Amino acid sequence: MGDLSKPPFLDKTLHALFLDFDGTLVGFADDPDGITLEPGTLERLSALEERQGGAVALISGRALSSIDRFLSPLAFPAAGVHGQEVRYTAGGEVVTAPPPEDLATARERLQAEIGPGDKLRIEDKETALVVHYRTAPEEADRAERLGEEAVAGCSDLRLVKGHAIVEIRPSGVDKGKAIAKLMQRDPFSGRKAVFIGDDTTDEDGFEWVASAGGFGIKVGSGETAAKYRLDDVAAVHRWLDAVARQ
Ligand SMILES: O=P(O)(O)OC[C@H]1O[C@H](O[C@H]2O[C@H](CO)[C@@H](O)[C@H](O)[C@H]2O)[C@H](O)[C@@H](O)[C@@H]1O
Repeated sequence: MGDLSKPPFLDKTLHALFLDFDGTLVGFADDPDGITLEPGTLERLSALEERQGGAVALISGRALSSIDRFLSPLAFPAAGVHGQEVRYTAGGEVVTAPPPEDLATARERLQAEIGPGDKLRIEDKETALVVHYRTAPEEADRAERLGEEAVAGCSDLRLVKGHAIVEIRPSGVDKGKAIAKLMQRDPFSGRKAVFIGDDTTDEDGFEWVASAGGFGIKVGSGETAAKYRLDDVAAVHRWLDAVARQ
């Protein structure tokens, strides 16, 4: 993992910080509701928000209602479900794009194959669907096959592989576009975007921030469009802590 260096500190007035959630700010758990925050997470995020003049946002594949449950009472500007949901201001209204019609078809197809007692589990985010296999890695190929069958003939849906999941989401959304939307608004506009993420779905974000003069920070190993790397969630928190205290 020594190929990319540790990121530099952020400038208070130059940079806007965008944070992925699972695998970046929190470690993985068998169940999306079962994650635990690192000690001091809320205080650290609050300090960063203040330091960066409010230019801190969450960019996640999760629904924002799920993130808010963990970070309450904080409610950052954020994009959820890869950009299908956007909250432009802290504590403000969440704007949700309607799901494509084909999502209902994909849902029916998955539900016909994955019933109660199945080792695979469906997470229904209303505007996207996830098949989880973290507790049954031997079912990974089946999860992928069922995902492919669910989106067959549905041109407005895209199948994406993540950490022990396959996800079905609208074709038009990705984390790069989500960051671009937030960057059009205060307090983000005019700053350079810095995005931290760990997963394949974060690569769109890394590419966008680089194209706009900012930089990406990849968490963990693997090929990436990010310029810098941090080893794991603990390293992310150490770095955020150092930035907040600087
Ligand atoms: O974009 P992110 O914030 O990284 O969200 C990506 C997906 O995160 C969640 O799944 C992941 O975390 C779960 C809890 O640790 C874990 O069980 C699963 O294996 C991981 O892939 C979430 O459930 C998904 O909806 C998000 O798309």
